[in-house]
Amino acid sequence: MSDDSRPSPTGGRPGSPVAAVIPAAGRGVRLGPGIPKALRTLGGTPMLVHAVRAMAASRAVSLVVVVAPPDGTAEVKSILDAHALPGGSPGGGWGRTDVLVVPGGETRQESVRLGLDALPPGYEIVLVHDAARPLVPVDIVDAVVEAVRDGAVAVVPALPLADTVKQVEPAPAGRPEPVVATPDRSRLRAVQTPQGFDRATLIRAHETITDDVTDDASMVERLGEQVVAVPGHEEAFKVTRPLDLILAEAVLARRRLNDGF
Ligand SMILES: Nc1ccn([C@@H]2O[C@H](COP(=O)(O)OP(=O)(O)OP(=O)(O)O)[C@@H](O)[C@H]2O)c(=O)n1
Ligand SMILES: C[C@](O)(CO)[C@H](O)COP(=O)(O)O
Repeated sequence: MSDDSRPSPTGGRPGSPVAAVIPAAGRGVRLGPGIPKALRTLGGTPMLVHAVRAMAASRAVSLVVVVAPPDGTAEVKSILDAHALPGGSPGGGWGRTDVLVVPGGETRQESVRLGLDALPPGYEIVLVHDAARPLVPVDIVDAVVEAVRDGAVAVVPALPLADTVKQVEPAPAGRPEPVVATPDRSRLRAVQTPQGFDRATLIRAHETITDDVTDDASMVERLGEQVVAVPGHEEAFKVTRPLDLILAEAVLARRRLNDGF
């Protein structure tokens, strides 16, 4: 073990190798009919490729495990090969980052678990990042890694809410829903990915929590472990509905204009 990877006296994980699991096996029902969401293009490039590039852009991330639609592993491999840098060039493929592809499951939770199962030993820190958040800036990836390296067992990037939030009672379809509470918005956050974890804690969470949850950090919360939030970024939004795709195209076009290509 090098000095850099030894646990710090404060319980941190400085220098630990980082792997990212990218669940990309969803259909994208809310986006509308078509090919699986992760394979839809943004600026002519599949969303998944943007997401892999976003993880590989971080100097910390040395392995990406892509969790593909169960019947689409071969297609995903060939898409990734087609977008990798030429193998012979310096930093070919994905630069310093290796990429593995495994088949996913019925739910996001199952897909993430299948990605975790494929992780080789030696990666103490694991990021879980939605393929559906293709435009996350690398600074957010690095901030999440840094917080885990500093000792947090689970880290989420999060943003304050712009809207007032109401809690409602369910009502029959087509009937107005009774409002029962207005939570204090200043203490609420909208949570993004990549979420970062101590690997052992994340695996324990996936082994322990079997009912449906919408993110990995909430599974860790259910273990009674402390999850912490760091600032997220507006451009890390999830492409969920058709309007999100229009917004993502606009953000990408602005980036390309600013970068001069
Ligand atoms: N069985 C599933 C379901 C979702 N995901 C992934 O989890 C991420 C977040 O999920 P979401 O945005 O809800 O994607 P979909 O499930 O594809 O969307 P929808 O609910 O609209 O079908 C996506 O990258 C998606 O590909 C996955 O890997 N396996
Ligand atoms: C993980 C997540 O992106 C954090 O905001 C979100 O919970 C995924 O939810 P979805 O309903 O699967 O899109």
